[in-house]
Amino acid sequence: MEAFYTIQGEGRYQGTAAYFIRLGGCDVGCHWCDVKESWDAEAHPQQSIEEIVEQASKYPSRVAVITGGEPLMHNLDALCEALHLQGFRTHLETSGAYPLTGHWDWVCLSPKKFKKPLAEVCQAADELKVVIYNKFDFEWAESYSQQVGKDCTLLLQPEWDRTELMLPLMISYIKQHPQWRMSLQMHKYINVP
Ligand SMILES: C[S@@+](CC[C@H](N)C(=O)[O-])C[C@H]1O[C@@H](n2cnc3c(N)ncnc32)[C@H](O)[C@@H]1O
Ligand SMILES: Nc1nc2[nH]cc(C(=O)O)c2c(=O)[nH]1
Ligand code: SF4
Ligand SMILES: [Mg+2]
Repeated sequence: MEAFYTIQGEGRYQGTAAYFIRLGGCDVGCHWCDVKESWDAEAHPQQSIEEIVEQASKYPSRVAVITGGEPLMHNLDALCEALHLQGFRTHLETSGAYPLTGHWDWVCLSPKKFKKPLAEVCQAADELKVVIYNKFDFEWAESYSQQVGKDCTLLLQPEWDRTELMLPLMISYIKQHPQWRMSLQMHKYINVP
């Protein structure tokens, strides 16, 4: 759909310069999704892997973040291989709703109620990033913390439009349950893509 060089705004790599590759297509249907224009894969031009990697290589960071849409709707083996050949680390942003393809240096799993993640993606997650939309989402987040590996970083991220409402609950929850960390969408505060 698009690719851009920016600062990773979320998760453990927040603040790190990275090349983002946003793949079109998603059928998960989160009503609060902040990139609904990504859902229809057909609405975006196709690009070859060679073109994508050539563009990415023009920038100094060797972190590539593959996002979407739901990137796992595509087979990502060849893209990851091409990025690795050029010295990139490959980072994935996924809902986990489709089988894992590609070789990953970092997997961010953000599970969704609308289409549940597969066990294999839960097992592969390096970070679990749960979007908090309402007060019931804390218990739901806990249920996924049981399904990821023991070294997985646990993150709570407020749904952007509900930040003001959810932040006080999140602060108090994290103080009580310090295994969780806060993830804020930094890029939206500092106005970068
Ligand atoms: C747009 S999604 C694309 C990748 C994949 N489909 C997924 O959901 O993980 C990238 C990240 O943004 C998060 N996200 C999307 N809309 C959001 C919103 N309104 N507020 C907070 N986080 C949001 C998702 O949960 C996910 O972690
Ligand atoms: N700067 C920036 N950081 C991000 N981290 C995850 C994003 C995503 O949409 O997957 C994202 C994004 O869209 N922009
Ligand atoms: S899974 Fe990701 S891209 Fe798809 S609707 Fe949900 S937040 Fe948006
Ligand atoms: Mg985003």
